[in-house]
Amino acid sequence: ESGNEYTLESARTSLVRQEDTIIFGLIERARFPINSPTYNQNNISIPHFFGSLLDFLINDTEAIQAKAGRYVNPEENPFFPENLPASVVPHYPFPQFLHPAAALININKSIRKMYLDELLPMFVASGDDGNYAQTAASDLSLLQAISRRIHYGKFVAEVKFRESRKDYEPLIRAKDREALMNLLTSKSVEEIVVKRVGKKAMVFGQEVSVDGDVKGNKYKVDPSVVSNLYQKWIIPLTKLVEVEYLLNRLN
Ligand SMILES: C=C(O[C@@H]1C=C(C(=O)O)C=C[C@H]1O)C(=O)O
Repeated sequence: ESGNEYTLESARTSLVRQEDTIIFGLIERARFPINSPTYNQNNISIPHFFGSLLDFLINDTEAIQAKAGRYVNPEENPFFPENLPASVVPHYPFPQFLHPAAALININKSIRKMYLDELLPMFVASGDDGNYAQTAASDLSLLQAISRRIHYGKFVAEVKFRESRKDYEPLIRAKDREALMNLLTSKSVEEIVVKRVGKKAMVFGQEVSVDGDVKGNKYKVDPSVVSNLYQKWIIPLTKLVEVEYLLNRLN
């Protein structure tokens, strides 16, 4: 996927492609109602595990994926990094593009909380159809897609830093978060992203029929929810990762 080098253009191309994964993930999760028992933190019926069915699935899936080498790729960040087993397979020598401090940045706790408290209620119907395991599985792949996108801010920040070192260095030394945020922000790019994801949600989420005419304007996920998700959460959290990364860039 990643090739040998990252540029601002290649990073942006990756973010555009990751939009597709996130929007399809939203469409998949929207097949199920909220299914709230999936998230019950006081679930005491899982043997040897204390926590929700979702956390159980995340924990054990991440363990097997870690053994298979998933987290050797610096683009991936686990939700439960504590006690993750090491990879047991030979792995590809990913280029050391990021500063080593990148490994310390993981905001998946906030992402998980945002997802459960803010995002799910925005696009999922109420109700309970009993498909808790399927619901948790679609939550996990969507969470992984959102997390990958947000933590990709590390790569974006590194590219920007290398392009204008002399602008970033004094702000990093001064620990000036606000100035760093302003310097890395491109309002025009953000506006295009927000518009494009709304449009993709219309294209990907429409009913398609063989006679060519697309039926009605009912979408599998509300396009304005997708735009909102990006505007309110995904872009700001990506920029937060960028700032955190830059603050540690000279350590
Ligand atoms: C990711 C970038 O950095 C910032 C964050 C953006 C985003 O999360 O989509 C878009 C523009 C910038 O404000 C970028 O410049 O592409």
